[in-house]
Amino acid sequence: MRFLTAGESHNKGLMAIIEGLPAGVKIDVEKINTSLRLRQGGYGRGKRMQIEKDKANIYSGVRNGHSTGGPIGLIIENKDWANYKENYNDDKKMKYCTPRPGHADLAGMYKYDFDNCRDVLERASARETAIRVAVGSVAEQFLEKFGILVLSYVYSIGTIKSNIKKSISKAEIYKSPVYCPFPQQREMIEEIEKAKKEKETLGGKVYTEVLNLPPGIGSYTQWDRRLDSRLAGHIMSIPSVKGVEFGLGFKGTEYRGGQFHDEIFLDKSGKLYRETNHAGGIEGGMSNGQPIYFFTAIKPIPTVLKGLKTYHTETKKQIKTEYQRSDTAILPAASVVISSITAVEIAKTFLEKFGGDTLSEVKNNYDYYTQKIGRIGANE
Ligand SMILES: Cc1cc2nc3c(=O)[nH]c(=O)nc-3n(C[C@H](O)[C@H](O)[C@H](O)COP(=O)(O)O)c2cc1C
Ligand SMILES: C=C(O[C@@H]1CC(C(=O)O)=C[C@@H](OP(=O)(O)O)[C@H]1O)C(=O)O
Repeated sequence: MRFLTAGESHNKGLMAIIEGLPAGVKIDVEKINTSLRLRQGGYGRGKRMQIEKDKANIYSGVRNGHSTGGPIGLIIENKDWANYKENYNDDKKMKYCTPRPGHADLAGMYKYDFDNCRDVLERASARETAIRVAVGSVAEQFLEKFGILVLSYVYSIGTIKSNIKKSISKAEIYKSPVYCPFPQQREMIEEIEKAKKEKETLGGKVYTEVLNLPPGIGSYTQWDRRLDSRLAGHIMSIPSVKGVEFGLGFKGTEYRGGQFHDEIFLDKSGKLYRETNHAGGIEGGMSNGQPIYFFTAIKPIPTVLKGLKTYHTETKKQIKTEYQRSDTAILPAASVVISSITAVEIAKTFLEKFGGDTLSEVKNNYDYYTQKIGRIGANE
């Protein structure tokens, strides 16, 4: 399975083509729209999210609510296009001459030989993550058939840290305005309000889990097939992401080998089990049958309303970035993007192991393997 996206932030909209999803997978557009709504939401978002009402249009590859095996075309319209369309192709009115620190603006201008940042910022914008969430929802609907679940929630915003509890439900996560199902959510909201008043922005960390993935997804046989490298690469592609830590992560460097590694035990019935999961569910580039878990670090939003020093591309003078609407913290939105992108990469690696042209073929392959290694079969 693979996909590409196209689209800009204030142009007509966003699109994706997904290729390689087997035929016969039930695709519910309302599930896609629920994920899109969650990505738009969460405490800390700015005025743009009051304009957009993201909805997916399925253009191809689905008939009678099921995938046909052909490419799935998805489109999301930008409502803000209505406010931009008169000027969008007017070079003078759309000029953006103060490259923003923390954005693609400056290097993008050099690279593509632009005299202002407009064409850079339109495509580099995290608006693109909307269509990736739509792709992620399709992947999640496929993974559901095998009981595989990806969950992400906000672990910290700025210096306010919460807790970690394994296998929390999506309902509990999304009940919270900051998608953090712990009492610290109140302090997080206060922290966002404080930053907003001080014309500042915040970053933080997201916690993610992948549940019920059988062992052996990904491979040690070639460097680019390792599951941890593939997941990390995809998560790092999300604008603002600065790091991904599996299991104990950097903290694990302080452990000795005897404490760190998850010993393998045999119970009385001959079943293998582990008492710890410091590896985060991945050993040797493959899932090991334990839950996969990792943290993602998100930098603070670069549009700082009190301004950051930059230069003017025409006057060549030192200046501060100009005021513009912006999000204050996007941890909740990022948590939705992270779980969606994780689902896509898990679905891809899963299909590399069990792939077939139809869902039944994939189920047969999955059942054969999981029964052989002594796990439960696929859900009907
Ligand atoms: C969902 C989401 C919304 C964002 N909203 C804003 C925003 O309103 N203003 C802003 O300056 N950056 C925003 N960003 C962050 C920028 O897109 C990001 O910092 C920039 O693309 C450069 O990131 P990079 O250096 O990691 O590529 C947002 C990021 C995400 C994931
Ligand atoms: C549009 C989205 O996020 C945008 C991402 C973004 C950026 O610079 O990355 C800047 C802001 O857009 P605007 O400049 O139009 O106010 C965010 O609202 C979205 O998440 O759908």
